Amino acid sequence: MAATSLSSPSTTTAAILLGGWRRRTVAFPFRVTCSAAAAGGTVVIGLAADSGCGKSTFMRRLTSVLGGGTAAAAPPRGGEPGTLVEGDATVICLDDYHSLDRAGRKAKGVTALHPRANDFELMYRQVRALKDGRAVEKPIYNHATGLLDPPELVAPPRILVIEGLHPMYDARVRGLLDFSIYLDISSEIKFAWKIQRDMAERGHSLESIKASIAARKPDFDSYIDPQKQYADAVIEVLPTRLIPDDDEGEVLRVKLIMKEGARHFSPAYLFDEGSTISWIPCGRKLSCSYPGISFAYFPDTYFGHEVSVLEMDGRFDKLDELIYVESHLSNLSTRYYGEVTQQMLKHADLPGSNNGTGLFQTIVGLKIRDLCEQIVAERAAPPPALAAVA
Ligand SMILES: Nc1ncnc2c1ncn2[C@@H]1O[C@H](COP(=O)(O)OP(=O)(O)OP(=O)(O)O)[C@@H](O)[C@H]1O
Ligand SMILES: O=C(CO)[C@H](O)[C@H](O)COP(=O)(O)O
Repeated sequence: MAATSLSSPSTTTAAILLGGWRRRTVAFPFRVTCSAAAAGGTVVIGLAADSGCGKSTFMRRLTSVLGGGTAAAAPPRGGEPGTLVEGDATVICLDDYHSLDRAGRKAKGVTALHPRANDFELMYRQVRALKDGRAVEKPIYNHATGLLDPPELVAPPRILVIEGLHPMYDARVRGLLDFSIYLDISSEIKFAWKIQRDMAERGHSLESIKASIAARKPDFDSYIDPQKQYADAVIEVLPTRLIPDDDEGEVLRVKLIMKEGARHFSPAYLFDEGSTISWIPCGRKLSCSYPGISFAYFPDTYFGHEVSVLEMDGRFDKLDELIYVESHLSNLSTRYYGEVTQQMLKHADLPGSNNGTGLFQTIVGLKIRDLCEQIVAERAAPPPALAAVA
């Protein structure tokens, strides 16, 4: 199996490797002024979710916020294996650390979600190496063949995003994360999204999708879902409360659960920090058709941690009117007035752009950009003694 390489990065390029449209090269001009070598290490972000829960969609919003141009928003071409390199951030899909290929899992009777099907030792060693500024020979799991392809060289980037099933499962890997996010999609919504994608894009039958979801459920409950307790931010997607007994799943209630006290991260808020707010913004400045829109903001506890929660139920009719909502939100880590609305308009074609999933993914992306800048500035600052001499 591939070992970490001791070679230094000879390039300022990086990899973008995005779930459903994995492994296509995208230009990623990155404006945050940090360099892995100069600033003393890579910032590592973990994004966890089950398959089909919107990781790729989130990554497209995140890379756009971090500085990815139009290429990051381009439609998928997908298919070809191999981490692709260009830009200043690297996104590694943790499927590449499957230690059992498709046939191996079948023979042993385990799903890809089971720890036995994944090499956490290698994952830890390689993320550690990248964080320390050393290139690695990362394995590649090929979803087209179900086999492990020959490894590829990955250079340490300025920001490393590890996305997939288990970024927070192994305590050692978890300890390397500077920030972590969990996408918590309720089972009925996940089912609807998976059916829509796997039938339309992957040619699976309804029965086979149902069987696959049922087969994965025990391992999902044991090994994937518990990771949310470690996340600094959780985006929870639930059925709406605005339509009684809704079974269409078109209107969503979305919660952004933000941990208090996480380093370099301070939660966004609505109107008044720390208060409890319920807000129906529909009226003169925001058009709302049935069933309307409601927002909430409140303190809560989540797995014993103090958190702040922003909640949105409903969907926007006119995306440009989102500026009205944005102007009532604070601590968004935007660089200019209206940046959230601008990002949402830029990616209006992405799923969830008219509801809380897109809005909260965009806000988390902005918070990550801010966090990276803070960490880089901190690491680049001279030690106090040297600063005093200077
Ligand atoms: N916010 C959303 N609203 C509606 N549908 C969504 C949303 N996010 C994702 N989807 C749908 O869910 C499906 C899976 O999304 P995506 O490819 O982003 O997930 P993923 O976690 O990367 O999946 P995988 O790991 O299997 O590649 C897509 O068909 C997408 O259209
Ligand atoms: O949960 C998954 C993460 O994307 C996949 O099912 C896992 O990676 C196995 O992939 P495949 O079904 O293509 O062999």
